[in-house]
Amino acid sequence: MQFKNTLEFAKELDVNDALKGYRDQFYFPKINGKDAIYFTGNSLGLQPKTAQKFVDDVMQDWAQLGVEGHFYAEKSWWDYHERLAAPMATLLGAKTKEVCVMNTLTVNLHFLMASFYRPTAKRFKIICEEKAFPSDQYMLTSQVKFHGFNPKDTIVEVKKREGEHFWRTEDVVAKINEVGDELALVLIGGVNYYNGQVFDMETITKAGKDVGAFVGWDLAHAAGNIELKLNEWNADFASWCSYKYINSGPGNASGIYVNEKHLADDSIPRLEGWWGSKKETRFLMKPEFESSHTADSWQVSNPPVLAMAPYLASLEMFAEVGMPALIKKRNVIVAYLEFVLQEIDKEVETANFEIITPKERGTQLSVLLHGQGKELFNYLMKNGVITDWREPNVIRLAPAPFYCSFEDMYRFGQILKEGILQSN
Ligand SMILES: Cc1ncc(COP(=O)(O)O)c(C=O)c1O
Ligand SMILES: Nc1c(O)cccc1C(=O)C[C@H](N)C(=O)O
Repeated sequence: MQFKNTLEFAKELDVNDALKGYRDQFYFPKINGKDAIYFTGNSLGLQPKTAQKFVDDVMQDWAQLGVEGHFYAEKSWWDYHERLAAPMATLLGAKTKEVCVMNTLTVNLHFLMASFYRPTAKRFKIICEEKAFPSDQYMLTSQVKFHGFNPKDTIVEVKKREGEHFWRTEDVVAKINEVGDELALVLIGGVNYYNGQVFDMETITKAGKDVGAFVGWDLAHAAGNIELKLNEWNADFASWCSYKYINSGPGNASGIYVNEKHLADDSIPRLEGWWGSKKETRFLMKPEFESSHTADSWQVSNPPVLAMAPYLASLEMFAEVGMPALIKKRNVIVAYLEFVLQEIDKEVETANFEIITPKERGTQLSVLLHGQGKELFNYLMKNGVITDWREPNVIRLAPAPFYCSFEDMYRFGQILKEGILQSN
């Protein structure tokens, strides 16, 4: 499609947008009295208008039923989380039994490491990407120390090449083969938080499995953003964030995926709690843990139902729309945003930025600012654009296809142009 950087053209794209009706189903923050141009769905997705009712229903059940709500609420609480497993499994390309919605991302990764990072004197190394999100680095380092190993000799980071802003799949695979039979685990962010790169999860998973390692994925920036086929790719485990592209609310529950081949394996160690024990016998209060042989066995505590309510509201929207439609719009809106940025780069002599996101991308474009820095970011924020700044000099732009419009992209371009002109 031949794009044009005009308001009329952007409006025409909006008129023809199959998802245009969804924008109105979200609350937008206001800046200067107007709906913000919201680029931070990769950090905290907007609130679906249906979320409030789901929360209110739980509050009302609690008021009217007290403890009886566990079993007699219309959406009973004791198995509330199960309602989220099937729609999440669809987003992950997993089977429902492989998915359990629980805890938060870093907490889940620690629980999953208890099962899938079992270092021996011979096989103890972990491969991850350099400059992974800090929480992942802290999690890995603390796990390695917990097992009595030295992080320096244990954590092997795959580097980007000199002068490049992205990782090459062949370099990840080469590193996996180089570490070979010393490799215990590969754990990488499926979509990198900084440059927005989508890793080739299928190829990397295969390479890791071929040398006998476990392979897990941090899907914080992938879930609800890109197509995932965890079961087909044979990934061992994964966890994600629901508060980004899945719009579940600040700090809300994450979840785990564990490949079906591990579910019936009672030799895999796990950090257990009563909610992981089989639901059929859980309330018999027996001293022995009984696995359900599903991902639910990794649950520890009873679910935070109030938090899961808006998550369920959002998943119902995902089930209605489906990832293929979201991906179709995402591809066009991100391409249009890229075009708008390129036009400004051509038009404005003093523009000095570079898109560092490679062509393997989802919703996010990361823009490296060579000249103007934080003052340009501040200008955008003051003038109605909510974006984020990642040190040392990157602005991340993630136009979530559920609620961002093509007009937003055009208007953003005009504000950016003005910001660049004013800063010179
Ligand atoms: C890649 C990545 N890993 C981990 C986290 C931490 O998530 P949480 O605070 O939910 O544990 C985030 C986001 O904050 C992230 O983007
Ligand atoms: N969860 C966040 C928060 O509570 C405050 C600020 C940022 C966040 C984020 O999620 C950051 C996000 N993971 C990132 O990619 O930078």
